[in-house]
Amino acid sequence: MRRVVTIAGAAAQGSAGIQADLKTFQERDVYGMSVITATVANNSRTQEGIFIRDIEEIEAQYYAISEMVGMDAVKTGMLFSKDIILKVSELLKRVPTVPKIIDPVMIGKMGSQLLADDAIEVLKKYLIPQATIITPNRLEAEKLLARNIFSEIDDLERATKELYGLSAQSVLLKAGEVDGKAIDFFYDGETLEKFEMPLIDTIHTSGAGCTFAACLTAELAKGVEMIQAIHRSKQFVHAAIQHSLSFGKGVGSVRHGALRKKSDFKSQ
Ligand SMILES: Nc1ncnc2c1ncn2[C@@H]1O[C@H](COP(=O)(O)OP(=O)(O)O)[C@@H](O)[C@H]1O
Ligand SMILES: Cc1ncc(COP(=O)(O)O)c(C=O)c1O
Repeated sequence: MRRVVTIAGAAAQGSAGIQADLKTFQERDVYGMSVITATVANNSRTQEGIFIRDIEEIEAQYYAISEMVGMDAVKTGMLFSKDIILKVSELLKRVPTVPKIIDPVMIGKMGSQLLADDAIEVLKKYLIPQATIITPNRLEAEKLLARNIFSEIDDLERATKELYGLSAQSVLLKAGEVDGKAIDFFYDGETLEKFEMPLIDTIHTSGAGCTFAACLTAELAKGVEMIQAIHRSKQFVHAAIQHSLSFGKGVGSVRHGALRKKSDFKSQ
């Protein structure tokens, strides 16, 4: 069984972060492990509720995994501070051969700040150059490039190539809605490819980005080649959004197990 690690924040409500990643790993039949960098316990009334873990605690979790189990792929999500990014960069340098999926998480779906403003440059300098793939959404891409990106295919393709200039091996820009579709752009220095699916009309997409990147991590750990792994992840997250859950307050969660259970939903 392939072993995968997520280095990210725990999201108390269960939709995103560590919780989304572990649920997704289970669905993709890989062995999931976690290094928790922070706890996010926000709600619709306050943006407070973010607790950052000590560097020592983060390092200890990582060593418990690397020394006792090992890993076939690693994903990063919410890292929050400069210090955490520097530590994670140092730790990941020691595992040079496995796929590294860097999801440059910055803002939560309810508006909470998941990356400090002064941490972006450190992320670009130390972590992104180690990535097999980075998976920014539009807003994250704009912050990384320090420019606005227009909702036009030409500019989105240009931005994807500019992101590749940050020295990751490849880039997947999640462009969001373009011409009524949910489109992502991939570039690895040679191939520029577009992945599109119909746009689902819902606000309940909490955890979509984490779930997509976690599925990609699992597939790459299994040795699936990149383009195929992206296709599978796009299908996986599409089903998760199509059957998303609203428990009445705030932005609801994607249903991480939706692809497996799709046939059941049809008869409900
Ligand atoms: N409403 C939607 N309908 C269909 N696909 C979507 C929708 N929202 C997001 N996606 C897809 O889910 C994946 C994760 O996207 P996104 O929500 O933008 O990530 P993030 O959570 O990082 O903002 C992308 O492939 C995106 O195209
Ligand atoms: C710990 C953590 N990571 C990541 C995210 C981003 O989630 P999404 O996949 O919706 O972009 C959140 C959102 O609140 C979070 O709490």
